[in-house]
Amino acid sequence: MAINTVKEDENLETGSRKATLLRLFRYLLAYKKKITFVLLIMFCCVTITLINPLIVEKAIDVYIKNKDRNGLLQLGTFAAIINIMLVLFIKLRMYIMAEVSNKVLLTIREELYSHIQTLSFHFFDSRPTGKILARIIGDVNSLKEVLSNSVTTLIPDFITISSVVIIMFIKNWRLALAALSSLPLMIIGVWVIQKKAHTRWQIFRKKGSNVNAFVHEDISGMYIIQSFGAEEETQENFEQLLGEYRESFIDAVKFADAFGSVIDFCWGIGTLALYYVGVKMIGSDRVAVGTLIAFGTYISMFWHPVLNLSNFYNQLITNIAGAERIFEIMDTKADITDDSDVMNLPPIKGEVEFKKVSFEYDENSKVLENVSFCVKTGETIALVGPTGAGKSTIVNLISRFYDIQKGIITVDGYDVKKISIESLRNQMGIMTQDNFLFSGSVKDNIRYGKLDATEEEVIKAAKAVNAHEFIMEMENGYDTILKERGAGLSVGQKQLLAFARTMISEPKILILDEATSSIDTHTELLVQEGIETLLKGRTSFVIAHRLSTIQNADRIFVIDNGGIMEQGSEKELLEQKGVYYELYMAQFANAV
Ligand SMILES: Nc1ncnc2c1ncn2[C@@H]1O[C@H](COP(=O)(O)OP(=O)(O)OP(=O)(O)O)[C@@H](O)[C@H]1O
Repeated sequence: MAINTVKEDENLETGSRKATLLRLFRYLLAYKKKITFVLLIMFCCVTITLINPLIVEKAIDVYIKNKDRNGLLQLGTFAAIINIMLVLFIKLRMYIMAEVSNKVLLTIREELYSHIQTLSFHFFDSRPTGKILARIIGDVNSLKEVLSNSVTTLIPDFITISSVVIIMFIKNWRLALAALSSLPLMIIGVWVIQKKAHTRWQIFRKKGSNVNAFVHEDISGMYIIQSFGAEEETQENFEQLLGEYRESFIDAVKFADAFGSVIDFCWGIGTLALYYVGVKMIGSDRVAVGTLIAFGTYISMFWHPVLNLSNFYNQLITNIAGAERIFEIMDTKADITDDSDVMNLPPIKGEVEFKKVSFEYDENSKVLENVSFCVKTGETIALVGPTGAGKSTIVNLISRFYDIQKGIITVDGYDVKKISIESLRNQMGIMTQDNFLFSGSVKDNIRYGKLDATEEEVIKAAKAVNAHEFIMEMENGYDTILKERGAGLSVGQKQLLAFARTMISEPKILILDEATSSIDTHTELLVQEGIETLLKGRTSFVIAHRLSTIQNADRIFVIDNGGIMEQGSEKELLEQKGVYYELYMAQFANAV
């Protein structure tokens, strides 16, 4: 059962924000040397910025007062040199940090992607693909600025602020107190705003994810939308989701803008207080004009980084939601995993046994109850039964796509839970009705079944299942590039290519969910022959829709009511006049 659909907001389980941030910034540790270098550069930048007001103070209170032209010229040259260095340092810092943050994003994306590959069907059943995509692409991208600014803003701005405060207090503590008098007001304001902003940014990300999932699902199902003329309705749904997305943004951004306003307000009050106290003190001769001007610069130098920090904090609040969503997936445990003591399944013959197997996808909705059967090497089993009876479930359990709650499933006597998943699936060939093909050449699609297959092996497999003939008729034969999902090929052609892909992997156990769509008689014949070739010499489970497949099977399992209702050859089952007989009469009697 899906935990959420494209229109529902995801239910996000997150840890503490501090832990999320620490975890995110830990990725930067891999670039310690570069970051130390950037910090050194930043330290030089901060020093130069702090020296600038002292230069102005000295120029006014010493050289201009004493009319010392030479001294003023020397001081001016010195100021020009260090400020050119400042510009170069800033460029270098930006370049290095852009490189570091991009590498970190790459690492996070790789980790996320490889973790997603380990997750079981349960995970994919529970959420739309578009929402997973949103996390791999959008959420990861949203961390870029945070990562780079954490080094270039956070640390240097803290250093600047503390240095400015120390210098101000050393120079004149009364002016310093006046300049910083609005600080408590700012702290309270920022704290209140961030509390409200974080939840709103979380909602914004969820709404974005909904839009992503909707578009993804819509484009995948465009054929159905257009054939049912449902464009208008989908458009309306899309606009509704976009509306929610826009509103959540406006809601969140209101608070984001409030950060800047609070800082500006407090900055203004601080400046007013400074000049009020400063001008009074000039009268009493306790403050030189140059010192008050220098304080005017210091107060900007104090509030500028505070503004930067608040912007950074705002960015953090905005994007931490992205980090939370990424880490939530990374922390999702793969429920179908190898135990620590599993062994590799040796080359098998292909015997499959279910011993009192019970299974449910969700609690209290049993799909299989106490199912037992033994299939001998090389046997072909046709699984038939009403829709939703559990045919696909049985074959999915053999490949261990889900774990059973009770009983044992063995392959050649090995419990599937006690052998490595990879060694089990490597010896199985699975063909779904979908016959999923990837964008790429025909050759590469067939090679997917055996990555190191030679050209000859590819052609041999294609010939064996009757795919060679139509491949050679294509524009570039085996090098013809297929579109996504094999768009442009007929259903039968897709099937034949999928057969070739399975053939080349030479599985000992074959699972085939026969396609139901009807195809032209010539291709149908090719497909039937293809299936026969595939089945030869392997243990096969076919979710059978073709009468010919059912008739050629060694045994037929009739699945219903959580178990195998009948089993035997077609002749035996027809003679029994039970469930299969009824099914046969309903589905095939007219076709014979
Ligand atoms: N991923 C899933 N999560 C929850 N329930 C599921 C899932 N897949 C199947 N089911 C349920 O399990 C039952 C058996 O489904 P299954 O797909 O095995 O039936 P089937 O016999 O293969 O049907 P069909 O012939 O229509 O493909 C159904 O009631 C179905 O709704």
